[in-house]
Amino acid sequence: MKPTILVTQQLPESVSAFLNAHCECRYWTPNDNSSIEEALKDVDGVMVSGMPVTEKTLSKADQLKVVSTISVGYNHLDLEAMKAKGVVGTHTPEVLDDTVADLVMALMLGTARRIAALDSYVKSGNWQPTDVETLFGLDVHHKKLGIIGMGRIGRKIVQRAKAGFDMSVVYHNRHRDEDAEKAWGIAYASMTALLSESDFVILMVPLTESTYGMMDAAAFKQMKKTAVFINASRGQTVDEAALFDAVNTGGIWGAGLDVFCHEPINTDSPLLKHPRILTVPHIGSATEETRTRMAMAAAESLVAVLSGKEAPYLIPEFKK
Ligand SMILES: NC(=O)C1=CN([C@@H]2O[C@H](COP(=O)(O)OP(=O)(O)OC[C@H]3O[C@@H](n4cnc5c(N)ncnc54)[C@H](OP(=O)(O)O)[C@@H]3O)[C@@H](O)[C@H]2O)C=CC1
Ligand SMILES: O=CC(=O)O
Repeated sequence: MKPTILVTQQLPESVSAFLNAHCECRYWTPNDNSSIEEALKDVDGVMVSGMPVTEKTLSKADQLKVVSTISVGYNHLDLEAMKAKGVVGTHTPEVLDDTVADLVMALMLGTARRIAALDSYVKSGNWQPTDVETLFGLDVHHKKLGIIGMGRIGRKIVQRAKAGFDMSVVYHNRHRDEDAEKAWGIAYASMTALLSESDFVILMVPLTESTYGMMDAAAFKQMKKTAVFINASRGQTVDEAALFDAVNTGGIWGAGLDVFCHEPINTDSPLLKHPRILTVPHIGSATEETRTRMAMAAAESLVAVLSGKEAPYLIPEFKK
C-alpha cells in the first residue's frame, strides 16, 4: 500500500507526477476549513515550504514519519518537537546554491549602482543631464568582500566575486576552514576585523540562537561609512531598526535585502522608503529551474524516508 502524504505547497507537474507514483497525495492550504493539525492526523509524510511546524502542528500527527521542507533553511521546523514524535526532517541544500549566489551578486551590484532608484528616475520622465553627480554609485570590482557564514552558498559567492569582479574575500564562521582558504584564496577574519575592513558585508548564516540579531547597532557601528550590507540569510539575523539608522545617518552607505523579520514586510517600514536600501521579496532561490529542482529534491527525500531508504538530504540534526 502506498503511504499517504500531505502537500501544503503548489508543486511543478513533474514533481506531482513523481509523488503520485509513490504516494497517495492529499492537499491542504491555510484557506482550507480543516486545521493543519487535523490534516496531519493520518498521514505518513508532509511537504512544506516556509510553513512553521511546531509542537501544536504535530499534536495529532501520530502516524507522521517525515517533514520535507522545500528550502535549505529549516528554522521554521521545531526539531525537538519532531524528534519527540519520532519524525525526521529533510531539506534542499546544494540544488539552489548557484541561484542564491546569483541573487546576492545582483543585490550587491543593484545596491552599489542604485539600479532600482535609477530605474524609477528614468521612468519618472525627469531625467536631467545636470543631475549626473547625484546619481553616482560605488564600484564593486576590486573591493574587499566580507562573508559572514561561508558555507555552500558562500563559496558560490566567492567564485563570482573573485572571477567576475577581482574582489578580495575574507570570511567569518565559528570554525575556520583552512582547506577552503587555500582552495578559494580567501582569508579568515574575526567579526570585528571583517566588519571594519570590508567594503561589502554579506550575511549568509542560518537562523539559530547564535545568529539571531547578530547584526545589531554595535555591529553596524564597526562598518565603514562607505560599506554596503547585504542580507540573504533570514530577517531575524538583523536588528532592522539599527540597520535603518545606520543607513539613514550615513553610518553605512546602503543595504540590499532579500529577507525581513516579517514577510511580507509591513508597507509602513522605513526600510522601504530609503533610496539606498534595495529590497526584493525573499526570492533568493526563485527561478523556475531551481524551484523545480528544490521541489523534486524534497519529494525524493520524502519518498526515500517513507521507503526506508537513506534520504539524500536529511537535516543534519537527524543524521546518526
Ligand atoms: N534568501 C534566500 O532565498 C535563501 C536564504 N538561505 C539562507 O542561507 C542560509 C545558509 O545556507 P547554506 O550556505 O546552504 O548553509 P551552510 O550550512 O552551508 O552554511 C552556513 C554557514 O554559516 C556558518 N555559521 C553558522 N552559525 C554561525 C555563527 N553563529 N557565526 C558565524 N557563522 C556561522 C556555518 O559555519 P560554522 O558552523 O563554522 O559557524 C556555515 O559555514 C540558510 O540556512 C538559509 O537561512 C538559503 C537559501 C536561499
Ligand atoms: O530561504 C530559502 C531557503 O531555501 O532556505
